[in-house]
Parts: sequence; C-alpha cells; structure tokens
Amino acid sequence: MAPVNADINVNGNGAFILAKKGLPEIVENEKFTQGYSYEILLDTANFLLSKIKVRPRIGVICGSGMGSYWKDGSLAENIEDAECIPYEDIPNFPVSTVEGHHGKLVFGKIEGVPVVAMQGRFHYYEGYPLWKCCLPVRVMKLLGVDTLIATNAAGGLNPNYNIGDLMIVKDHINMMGFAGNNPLHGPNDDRFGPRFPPMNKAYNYEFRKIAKEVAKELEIENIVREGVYTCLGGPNFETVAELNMLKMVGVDAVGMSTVHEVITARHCDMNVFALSLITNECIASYDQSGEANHEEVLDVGKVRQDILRKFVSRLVERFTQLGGSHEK
Ligand SMILES: O=P(O)(O)O[C@H]1O[C@H](CO)[C@@H](O)[C@H]1O
Ligand SMILES: Nc1nc2[nH]cnc2c(=O)[nH]1
Repeated sequence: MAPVNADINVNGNGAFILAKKGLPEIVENEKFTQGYSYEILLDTANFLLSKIKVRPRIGVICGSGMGSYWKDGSLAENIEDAECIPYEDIPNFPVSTVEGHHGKLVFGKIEGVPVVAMQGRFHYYEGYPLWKCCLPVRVMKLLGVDTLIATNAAGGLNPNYNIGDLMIVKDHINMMGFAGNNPLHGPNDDRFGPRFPPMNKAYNYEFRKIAKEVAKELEIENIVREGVYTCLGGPNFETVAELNMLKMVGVDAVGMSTVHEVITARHCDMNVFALSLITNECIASYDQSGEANHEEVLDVGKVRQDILRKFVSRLVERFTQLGGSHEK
C-alpha cells in the first residue's frame, strides 16, 4: 500500500506512522502559562488612574450583546460623566474580537456610585489563556474595586426556564478546571490572594438576597430565577449528549465565560454577583428542531436591554448601601 501523502510513511508492519520531519516544534512560553506580574498590572492600573476622574468601587462586566444596554459606546444613559478607554489604548490589555463586545472600559457613576464597566470581555475560545481573560479583574482590584457584577448570555438548560429570563447565579461548576485549566494556574502571588482560595461562598449570599428583593420592586420576579452556571471552552455550542450530562450534574445555564472571572475575583477578595441572561434554549433532545446561534443571543440581549439596565443600576445602588461588613 502506498503512503497517502508525503507526510505519512508506512512502517515495516504495514501500519501508518507520522513522519517526524513534519511535526511542529512546541516551545513552552513561560509568560503564556504564568500571567503578568503584580508590577506589570500595577503599571496598567496606574495608566488608567492617570486618565480617569473617578476611582471605581464596583466593576461591571457586560455579557454578549449587553454592552449596549447603556447605549452603544458611551453608556451615556446611565453612566454619568462617562469616560471611555478603548482596550487598544490600555497597556498590557487584550483586545475584543467577538461581535457584541465593544472593547472599551467605561468609567463614571451609576446612581452616584463610581463604577467601571467592561464593554466586552475576553474568552478562552478567542485564543486567550484564562489568566489573560481575567486580567481586567485584577486590574479592577488594583484600581480599588471591591465588588464585581459579572453578566453573561447563557443557554437555558433547566426546562422551566424561558428565553429572556434572568438567572441569578447561585453557584458554578468549573468544567474547565476539572481538566486542569484554571486562571490561577502557575506561581501564586500572595499580594493578590492565597494559594488555595475557598470557593464555597463564591456568589455573595447578601447580594443574591438583595437581587431577589429588587426583582420584586421592579416587578420582574416572574422572569428572575436562581441557578447553577457552567462555562465550557467553546466556541461551539453543545451536543445533545453533552447537555444531558450537564443536566444530570445540576447545571441550569451554560455559557463560555464568567467562571474564571469569578475565581479570579474571589482570589483577590472581591464580593461577587453574577447574572445570566437566558438567550436561547439548550436543545437537549434529538427530536427537537432548531440550533443555537450567536445572532439569537445578541437579539435577546437587545430585547432585554431596558430591564437589564434598570436591574443592574438598582443593584449597584443597593450593594453599595450594604457597606463592607457583610459576609463575603
Ligand atoms: O458569556 P458571554 O460573553 O456573555 O457570551 C456568551 O455568548 C457567546 C455565544 O453566543 C459566548 O461568548 C458565550 O460565552
Ligand atoms: N456554551 C454556551 N454558551 C452560550 N452562550 C449563549 N448561549 C449559549 C449556549 O447555549 N451554550
């Protein structure tokens, strides 16, 4: 039997083997696996501080299609005195490559509270290692942020959920972590946090309680849920078998972000609240028609933009009133 192409040889037993000459050399890049040092991120934080008027206390990460819920680019409606800094202009920052992620940091005030919002997050599937996806969280911490509100678009796996529901994240399952991929992988710098951070109280109990009260005040409690989120590496959506496995282990909503950001935030002792917008139904049966797609994800973000803006704004106000004494 002849080899099918020049890169494949046949050994003496007739089995195919790969020709060694064609294989790429893999070089381990230390910086890639270990992340930027405290000092490098301090430079980034100092650069930002030299540009902005407010010192943010709360950081908001806008999920897919949600960055414009405060108007494209400026967050003008709700972030007062907004100052936008494109990621390209920030030293050591990655850039956004996904549609629905504008790629700007917006500084200003919501309900009088100094905030920074990320209009666009970074995902593993874009090619960034997890530590780099989470770099902005550490920069926020160095800027003085003590509370993180992470929003995301997610597929609803819980059969009781509807498209357009908002899920308060009660907990997560770190599927990528099971495979050894963690934003805290590599040497630990105690100035950020401990080597072995606990995660059993990752999503602040008081914040979740407040969010449920606020949902009642805004009369949206019928669309607000509470559940377990998981992040997969993406960029493909899930197979039916994968979804059924996730359902079995107690997952309510599936996405491709947030978990690593939350781990990074808890490592550096930030209070965390996370909210999933259910943008599509996870198709967990071979008999069901339809397919997940990013356009639908972005469309549902638009439909819910007013509610999201009101909900997150009220949460910013109420979380700040809570002060720093509550249990994290
Ligand atoms: O998690 P966010 O960034 O909100 O976006 C979610 O939606 C996108 C897929 O449509 C993926 O990026 C997934 O992570
Ligand atoms: N993995 C995943 N991410 C999403 N983001 C929005 N919808 C989905 C989904 O169904 N699956």
